Amino acid sequence: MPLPTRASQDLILNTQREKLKRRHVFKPLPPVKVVIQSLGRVVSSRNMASELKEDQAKTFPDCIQLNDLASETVGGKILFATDDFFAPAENLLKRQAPEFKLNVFTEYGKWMDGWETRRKRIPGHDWCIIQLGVPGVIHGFDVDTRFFTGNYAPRISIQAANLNQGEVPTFSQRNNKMGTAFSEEDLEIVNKLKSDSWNLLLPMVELKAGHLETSHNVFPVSSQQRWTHIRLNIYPDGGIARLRIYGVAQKDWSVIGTNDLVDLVAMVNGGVCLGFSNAHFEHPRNLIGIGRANDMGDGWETARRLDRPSILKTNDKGILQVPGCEWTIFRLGHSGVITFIEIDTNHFKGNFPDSCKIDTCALNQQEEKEEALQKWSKMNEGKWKPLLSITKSKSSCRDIKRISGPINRLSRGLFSAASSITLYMWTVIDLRLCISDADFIYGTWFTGKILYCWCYRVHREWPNFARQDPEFRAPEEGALAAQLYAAIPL
Ligand SMILES: NC(=O)NC(NC(N)=O)C(=O)[O-]
Repeated sequence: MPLPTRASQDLILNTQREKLKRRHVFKPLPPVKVVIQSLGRVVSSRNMASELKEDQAKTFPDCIQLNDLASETVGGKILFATDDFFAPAENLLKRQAPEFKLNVFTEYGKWMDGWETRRKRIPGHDWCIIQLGVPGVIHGFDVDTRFFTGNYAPRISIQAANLNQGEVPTFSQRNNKMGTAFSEEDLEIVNKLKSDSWNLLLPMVELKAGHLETSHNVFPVSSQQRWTHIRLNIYPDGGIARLRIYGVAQKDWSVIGTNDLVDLVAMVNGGVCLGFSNAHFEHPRNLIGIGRANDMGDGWETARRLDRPSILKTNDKGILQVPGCEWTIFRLGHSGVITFIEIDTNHFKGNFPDSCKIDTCALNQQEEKEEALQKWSKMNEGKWKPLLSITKSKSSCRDIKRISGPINRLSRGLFSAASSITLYMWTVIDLRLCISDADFIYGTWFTGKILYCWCYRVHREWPNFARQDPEFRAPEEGALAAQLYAAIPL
């Protein structure tokens, strides 16, 4: 089959985007245990679903909706690869979807956007070691062979380990590894990890070639443990464009003090998207990634709704009067008292949402499951309480809101349950929103109890970064936390 040209690929992609599903709610996740481990970093990932045909996306398991724990954007790293002859293993972790460049060759061969080893002429098989950017529970893999057609790796297996920092030896800088294989020195270092005996998360499976319809090789896994490192084995050699490792972060909540300000929904803290109405351009999980968005592709961006009125009207508060809205639901990584929300429409200038609102809800696991099975259609039936009433959004702007009033004083009852939050975007003229930065939560923590609630992105180095950030104003920090803490009956 001839390789498609760039122009024809764009055409196919655009056609597929047009057909993208409008609403997605995925099956409830299994309970996430809070494991006492060291703090990881953060996650965001691209919307793989947006590359797929509607019916194709439907056939993929829900794990592809979770956070990519290995993306370079959250600190995922290649520590070692047996061979990087045609293309270095670092490409596996790139955020962007793979590209194909017709007639582009390097001094080693055809330029390929992925990890591609040479045709092996010695015993054994190729493998590499990946350090996750965010340690967590892995729910599945997408092994994307895109554009590797006559040269894809025919079989893989995946092993995993949960390592303390002290157990990981220092590897030499990989720099540009193209045209090379491992050195004796690298081998000596990697042997210390004894990775060939790590837990087998995915036994040997066959891959399909990197044609558009077959390139996403998705494998759900059911391990409930926390992992920090992955060994990807390819048999015997070949190329893979991207490896997405989908899961939920696990954070050590025992190190969080009752006066600490923490972003409860940040992916790095265990936040996870449970469903959404539309992810036409970008997935809402981007809202809970790390730092401010790099560009519009790093936010949540829906399609313009076709049911928007031909002639728009606003009410006396300037809010557009339109039917319906787009929504997304997040489960928080831990319970807490929400005192700050940050809504950041960074990079969204001609397409920021007219307004948004936020509701919260306390749900136990069973209730969460039921709500998800009913596609969150019961959101307006009593359980959900407003956290932020309908509020006008601004163009490319970081907006921090302090939440006050009874909603903050969560009763103990709430803490014995799980809760979820919905974010409504009341705008129909243009439903693109990038909410991309820290939600400032003055948290009160109840280790061992998980309340799923809401908030936004976390800064790298949280909370120190935020406290040094001149734009950040957290009034009465210590006093506020103590007061709220006192207000919660124990
Ligand atoms: N045309 C190719 O892709 N050839 C080889 N790969 C690269 N990247 O040149 C190969 O067969 O492995």
